[in-house]
Amino acid sequence: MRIDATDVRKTYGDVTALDGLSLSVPSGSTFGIIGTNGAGKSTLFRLLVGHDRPDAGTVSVGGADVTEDGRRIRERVGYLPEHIGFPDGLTGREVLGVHRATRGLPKDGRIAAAIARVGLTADEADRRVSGYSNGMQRRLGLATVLLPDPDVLILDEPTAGLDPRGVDEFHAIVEEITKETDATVVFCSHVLGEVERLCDRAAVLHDGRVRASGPVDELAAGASEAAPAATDAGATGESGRDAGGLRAAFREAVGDDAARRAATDAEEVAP
Ligand SMILES: Nc1ncnc2c1ncn2[C@@H]1O[C@H](COP(=O)(O)OP(=O)(O)OP(=O)(O)O)[C@@H](O)[C@H]1O
Repeated sequence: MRIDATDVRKTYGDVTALDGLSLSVPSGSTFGIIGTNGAGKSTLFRLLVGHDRPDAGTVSVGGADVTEDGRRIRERVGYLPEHIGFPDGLTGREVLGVHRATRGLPKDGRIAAAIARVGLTADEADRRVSGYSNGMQRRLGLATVLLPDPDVLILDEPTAGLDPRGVDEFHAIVEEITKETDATVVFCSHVLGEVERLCDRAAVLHDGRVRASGPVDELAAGASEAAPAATDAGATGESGRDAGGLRAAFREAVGDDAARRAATDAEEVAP
């Protein structure tokens, strides 16, 4: 399912979260949205699943307007918010059971399949979620959104707060999903390396607008050609490792200071 946002504007009181944002995500792509804190990523995701409405502009998923067809779209879209809570008294498997029942999904082995897909062991699935680590909670969250076999996965900073091993393991799960299904996957991140690893396309979001968008290779190559000095400084400067041309595209789009802050974020979670 493709996703289109056109001239989207969203304000909260005096704060303009999205300021004429336009974006197209082709069906079946793995699309990374990179942005600094407050760029508007979570706001955009809430609009994409109809949890909030734009003040102006349109958002469509699979050609259907989200503000008119929200309920039907949400049946086909798996949305993993940045912060997800589970009832403490339940086991992981029971949480999935509640989600299955609430969504009216059949008892056809999909819970066991989702548990296996996200790499939770049977023993872990039968433990109470109150004892889950952050990484296990993320896996369980992903399992809940996989239950209906969604056509679109929207993941809001899915690796934030995970340790390097947890990040790697989560990446491997997403890679497997993108290889084995036709799902369109959209996720946002501060970390350029994970967008380079997982995505075929990306957009740089800054101050509520898309500053650059396209295939990851082209974004990286275009910026390297246009700004060789930025590439040199950005690729190896703050992080001491070559993060590739996407960092140059990001610097070009958001400016040095914002890019430096994002590089620092990346340091915290990079292996
Ligand atoms: N419910 C809300 N009420 C008021 N302001 C909000 C609300 N939601 C978002 N904002 C503001 O809108 C702007 C965009 O926020 P948003 O959470 O979408 O950014 P983000 O890119 O997801 O940031 P982060 O990386 O920190 O999660 C920020 O200035 C934020 O403070």
